[in-house]
Amino acid sequence: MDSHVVSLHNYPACPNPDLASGAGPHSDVSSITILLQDDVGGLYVRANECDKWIHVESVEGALVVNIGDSIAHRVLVSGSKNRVSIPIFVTSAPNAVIGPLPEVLEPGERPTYKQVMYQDYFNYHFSKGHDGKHTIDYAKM
Ligand SMILES: O=C(O)CCC(=O)C(=O)O
Ligand SMILES: [Fe+2]
Repeated sequence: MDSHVVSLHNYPACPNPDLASGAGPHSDVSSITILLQDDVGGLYVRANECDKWIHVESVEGALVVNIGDSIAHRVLVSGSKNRVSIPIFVTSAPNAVIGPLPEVLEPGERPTYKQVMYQDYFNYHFSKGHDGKHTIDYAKM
């Protein structure tokens, strides 16, 4: 059984935006994230571990969809405007066991990741702060 978590983010304008961080680099621990952002902008995504951050332009009426932990993202605050975003995180149930599907392994192949309880994975993510795409390391064999 899945769970859904709705967050309401308010990023106040900051007179020194270069000294502030809205949300540090991270990837989500949800199966899917569906995000509504206002027209202020400030959400950036980064492909793999490359250095280039790409601004996700706000498009009126459009939703941003993240699949699993596929993309690192961050939020920079504006020097003059408040920003509001509303992500909906579709997650596993807290007591669900997540891990690699045995069906996708070749005969004799060892999985890279172990089975973990979703609640433990979630708690690990929020215990360490935003550090890019490293939550998955928790499940490494
Ligand atoms: O505010 C945003 O646009 C993104 C928020 C976010 O990345 C998160 O809550 O995980
Ligand atoms: Fe996120």
